[in-house]
Amino acid sequence: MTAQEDRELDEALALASTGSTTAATPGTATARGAMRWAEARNVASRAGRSAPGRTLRMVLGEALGHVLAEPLTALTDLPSFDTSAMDGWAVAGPGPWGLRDGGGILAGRSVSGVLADGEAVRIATGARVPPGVTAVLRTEHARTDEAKGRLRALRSVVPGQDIRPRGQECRSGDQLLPAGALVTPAVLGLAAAAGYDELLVVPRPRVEILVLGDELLAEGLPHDGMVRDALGPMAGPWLRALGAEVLATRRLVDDADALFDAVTTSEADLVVTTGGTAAGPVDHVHPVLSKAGAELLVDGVAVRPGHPMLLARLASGRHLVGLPGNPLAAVSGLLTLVEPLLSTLAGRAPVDPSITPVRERVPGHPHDTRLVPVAYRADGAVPLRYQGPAMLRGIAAADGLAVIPFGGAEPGDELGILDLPWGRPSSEGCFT
Ligand SMILES: Nc1nc2c(c(=O)[nH]1)N[C@H]1C(S)=C(S)[C@@H](COP(=O)(O)OP(=O)(O)OC[C@H]3O[C@@H](n4cnc5c(N)ncnc54)[C@H](O)[C@@H]3O)O[C@H]1N2
Ligand code: MOO
Repeated sequence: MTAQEDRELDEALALASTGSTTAATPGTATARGAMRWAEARNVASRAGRSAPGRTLRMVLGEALGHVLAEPLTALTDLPSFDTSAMDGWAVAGPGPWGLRDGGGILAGRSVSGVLADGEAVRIATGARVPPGVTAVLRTEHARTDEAKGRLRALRSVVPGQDIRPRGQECRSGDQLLPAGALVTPAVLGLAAAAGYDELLVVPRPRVEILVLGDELLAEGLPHDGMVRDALGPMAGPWLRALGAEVLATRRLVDDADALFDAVTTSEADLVVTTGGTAAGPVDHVHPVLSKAGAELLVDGVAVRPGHPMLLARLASGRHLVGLPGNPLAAVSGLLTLVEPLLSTLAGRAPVDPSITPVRERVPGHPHDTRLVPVAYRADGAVPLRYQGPAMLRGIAAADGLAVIPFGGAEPGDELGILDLPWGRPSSEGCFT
């Protein structure tokens, strides 16, 4: 390991910069007693579950990406009539059969009359099977003698073959999906087939983002100790990918009164702040929460990076997540606190880490969980470089954050990976 990599690792482990729990400066999040990482995720899930729920009736086209607020119950039998599964002949009784006069039966046409024993009539896939029919004979398995008006089968005919009986998939009133299921394109199709025009859904939680820091520039190159705001452009899309409706991203100066007003007047279900979580001279998040009478549910998490992250319940019952200002620490907070909170606010189960072997050794923190950017390869996850708390270079190339237990991981160890919401094709984020 080069000296540079050594320093990078030190900072990623936050050993050199912030010390261990016992050595931390009084007044920092660590000194207040950081919560275990898994427990912090549980607290965030529970907070969302206990928040008052909203429901909305939406037309099918708008419901995509929302969550069902009630079970999807079939409004009809499916199929709703005995249906031909093939193009061919509807036959009654054993063959050979006499061809019935008149045209065949097409899909979407209602049929009249009963097919008498010994009769056959042309039928299309999807057409309603008339009463009296005992089987459908595929065109390619049949021979007709038009002159004699006769039809015979080229192979044996099993009663009921190629007929989809009414109610084969479900009967009216059957539960097709439970409340809490995500409305995917497939669910929209099923709902339409089962007779729905609208769905009762849990709307996306509304989020407002407050980006704090006098040192932040909205454009151009960093200069005179100022840095570009990296969290403003990232937080909104990230939250949307996690299923939120983002009402606004606002940049605030480091002013306690401005923050107090913004937090206490917000109409959002969740306020997300970035920066100002530590105990520096302009770190106003803790004092403002205290003045606003908020209850701190999580006040520091035993995770690197991101340990000053916090979760509070405001007097209004809404929630606030304080993300640390260091950009990778903010990502850690998004996946540790915001993801489970948003999932349960939206009526969904939080996303469990996927389990994947790691290809290389990953050093651990002595007593905190580490979250390390990794990329998936054919034979496992590879930890990426540039994983310091202030760096985004690793996470920008990553598929997820690996959860490294204290003590670290050896090659081949199975690790939990928090997939980035756009990382895997199966991710829910692509619908929101
Ligand atoms: N004495 C201590 N100091 C610090 C501790 C500690 O335990 N004791 N913890 C460190 C850790 S770890 C983190 S993380 C940060 C958290 O600080 P804040 O949440 O108060 O964030 P700021 O001080 O406002 O900013 C920290 C850092 O991040 C940069 N930043 C902030 N916002 C943005 C943004 N939108 N885009 C890009 N960069 C941003 C800011 O300029 C600072 O460099 O506290 C440590 N200190
Ligand atoms: O290292 Mo801090 O833990 O960046 O959040």
